[in-house]
Amino acid sequence: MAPTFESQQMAPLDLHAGRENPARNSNDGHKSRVTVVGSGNWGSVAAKLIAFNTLNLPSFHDEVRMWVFQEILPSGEKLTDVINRTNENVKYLPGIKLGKNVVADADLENAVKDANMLVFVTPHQFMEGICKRLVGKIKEGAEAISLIKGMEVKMEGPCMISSLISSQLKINCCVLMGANIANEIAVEKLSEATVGYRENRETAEKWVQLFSTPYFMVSAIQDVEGVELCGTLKNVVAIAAGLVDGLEMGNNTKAAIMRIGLREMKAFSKLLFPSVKDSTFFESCGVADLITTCLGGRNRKVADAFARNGGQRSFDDLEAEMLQGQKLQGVSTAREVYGVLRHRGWLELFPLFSTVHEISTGRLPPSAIVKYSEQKPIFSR
Ligand SMILES: NC(=O)c1ccc[n+]([C@@H]2O[C@H](COP(=O)([O-])OP(=O)(O)OC[C@H]3O[C@@H](n4cnc5c(N)ncnc54)[C@H](O)[C@@H]3O)[C@@H](O)[C@H]2O)c1
Ligand SMILES: O=P(O)(O)OC[C@H](O)CO
Repeated sequence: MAPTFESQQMAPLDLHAGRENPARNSNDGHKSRVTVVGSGNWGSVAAKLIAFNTLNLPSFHDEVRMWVFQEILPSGEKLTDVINRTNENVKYLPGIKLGKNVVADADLENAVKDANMLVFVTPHQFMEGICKRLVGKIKEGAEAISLIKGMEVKMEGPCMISSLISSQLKINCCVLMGANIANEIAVEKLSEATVGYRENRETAEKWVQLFSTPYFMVSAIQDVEGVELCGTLKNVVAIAAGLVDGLEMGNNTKAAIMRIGLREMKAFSKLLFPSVKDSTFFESCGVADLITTCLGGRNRKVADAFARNGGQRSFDDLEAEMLQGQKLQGVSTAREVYGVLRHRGWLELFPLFSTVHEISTGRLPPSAIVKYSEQKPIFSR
C-alpha cells in the first residue's frame, strides 16, 4: 500500500464555507472573536494573517484584538496609540499594514475577555506571568493556540508552553509552528506551517481556516508535543549554526551541525514524549523550520556575532544591540534543555545541545561547537 501522510489526509478546506448563509451572517452571536496575545515581530504578522481572514470568513467577528506590552516610543507616544492610528506596529514590524480591523489593546484582561479563540505569541519567558494574570479571566469554552517556540523547566520536569496554557487556564491548546521567518511572511512570500492538535480535529480545522492564506499554507497533524518540540529545539540548533557561520567553517560543517542537531531534536523529543511521531520531523515544523532558522533566523544571526567576537560579548548584550527589543529564544532554551539533561543524566547523550549551553554561558569557547558536537554520539540513526 502506498504510504499516506496525515497532513494530506485532511479534506481541503473551503475557506469561504458558510458565506452564502445569510441567516448565519446576521447572527453575530455565533461568530468567534479572536484575540492575539503578543505583538512582537511574529505576533504582528499573525495578527495580519488572522485579520485578513476574519474580514473574509463569516464565522468570525471582523475585529482582531491584539494585546500589546505597552511601550513609550522615542516620539513620546504609546505604542498602542501609534498602532491604532497608523495600522502599523512601527517598532516590531515597520512598514507593514496589519489590517484596519486589528485593534491594539494594552489591557491584557480587557483584550481577552470576549475572545472565543486565543492566539498566544509572546517570547516564552513571559508566558508564566501572563498565564497567572489570566486565571479566571478567560471566557468559558474558549480555545487556544500557541505560536510560541520555547519551554519551561519546573521542579517536576519540563513543561511545554501549550501545557502551561492548558493547565493554568483550563483550556484546550493547539500549537502552530513551521518554517516561518516573520518578515518574509509579512511581505507575503509563500511559506508553510503545521498545526499540532491533541484530539479535537474540528478545532484544528478551525485554526487552519483562521491562519491559511494563499501564501501561508497550513496543515494539521495529531502530535502537539512533536510539533512544539520541533519549534522549540530548532532554536538551540540555530545557535550552533550561527557559531559555525561566525567561525567561517563553511557549508559542509554547517550541514553536519544541522544533521546532528536534527538527530538530537528527535531523540530528545521521543525520550520526553514517546508518542512523538517520526513523520512530524518531515513536516514544515520539523526539518523545514530547522533549515530556515539556520539560514536566516535571529538566533543564527546573534550567534554568528558572538563567535566573531570570540565569545567576549554576551548574548544579552548582542541581543539588545542587534535586535532592538526582539528576543532570542535559543540561549534560554539551551539552558532549559541543559537543566533537563543534567537532571536526567542524559548530558553525554546530547553533545550538541549541552555544548551550545556551555558556550553561551562562557564555559567553553565558540570553537568548541565543532570540537564536541559529534564527540559522543549515541543515536546513530
Ligand atoms: N519572529 C519570527 O520570525 C518568529 C517566527 C515564528 C515563531 N516565532 C516565535 O514567536 C514567539 C514570539 O516572538 P515574536 O517574534 O513575536 O516577538 P519579538 O521577539 O519580536 O518581540 C518581543 C516581544 O516581547 C514583548 N515583551 C517585552 N517585554 C515583555 C514582558 N515583560 N512581558 C510581555 N511581553 C514583553 C515585546 O513587547 C515584544 O512584543 C517566540 O516564541 C518566537 O520564537 C517568531
Ligand atoms: O528568528 P528566529 O531565530 O527566532 O527564528 C524565527 C522562526 O522561528 C523561524 O521559523
